[in-house]
Amino acid sequence: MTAPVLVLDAVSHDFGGRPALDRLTLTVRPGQVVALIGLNGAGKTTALRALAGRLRPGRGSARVMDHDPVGLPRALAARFGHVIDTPLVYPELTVTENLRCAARLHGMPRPLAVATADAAVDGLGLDPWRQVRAATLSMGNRQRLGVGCATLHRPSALILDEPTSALDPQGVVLVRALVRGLAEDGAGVLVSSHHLDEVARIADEIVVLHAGRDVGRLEPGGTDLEQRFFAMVLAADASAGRAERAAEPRSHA
Ligand SMILES: Nc1ncnc2c1ncn2[C@@H]1O[C@H](COP(=O)(O)OP(=O)(O)OP(=O)(O)O)[C@@H](O)[C@H]1O
Repeated sequence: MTAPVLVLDAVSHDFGGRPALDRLTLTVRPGQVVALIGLNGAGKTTALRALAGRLRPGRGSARVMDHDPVGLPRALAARFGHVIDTPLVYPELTVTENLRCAARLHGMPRPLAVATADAAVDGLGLDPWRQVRAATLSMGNRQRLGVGCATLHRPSALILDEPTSALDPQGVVLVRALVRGLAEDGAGVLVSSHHLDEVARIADEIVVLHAGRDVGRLEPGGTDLEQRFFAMVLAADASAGRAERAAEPRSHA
């Protein structure tokens, strides 16, 4: 079996004493799309930030292509892509300039960067805005641009935090095809989402995160994904409630 490109190993993290992640373990192998789903505040972004090297987890470890994501060597950084929270685009640069800049930052020589940026403009349906400054783009087009900047170098490992949250149906289809195409070329992709229908179409494996914990895996196929998701979340709450009551000191009447 090929080595995973993204690994979280028993990662726990607290913010001011409140647990955001609790012993989360997951792996993403080349060619695999893994989706992280959960309610608001479940810990999805925190998990992705740990993998992108933006947060040093309190316990456990994050690995990208078998390296610590904090201070990833340059050669590996050129094979890694991520969009977390807001897209990392330069507001004063145009769409084309942003894409060229991303291509150069990922190590492409100038002529290749120009051709790759042009192809990304077309591939993401951004042609009408190619000379528009990123600062004035609509939210959905800024999201398309952010996904373009993170993927135009065909990364081997990719992390996308809710990449379709602001997209119209055409954008959703484009991003879905882009992600599946990268995985077919061998990339390992970790994507977070609230949209069960969307993850069912894109993911090979769905990890359900609740209150910072992995509470189970969902098979992407089938029609009752929503029902299975809520059943898992409710079962996790019930089990946490039982554990809490068992830990309470018994009162003496
Ligand atoms: N920088 C921070 N400081 C304090 N608390 C934080 C910080 N970042 C996240 N949290 C808390 O950690 C928990 C997990 O947040 P996180 O953003 O990872 O959830 P999420 O699953 O991505 O949520 P959403 O679906 O709403 O984006 C939440 O309770 C959140 O309030």
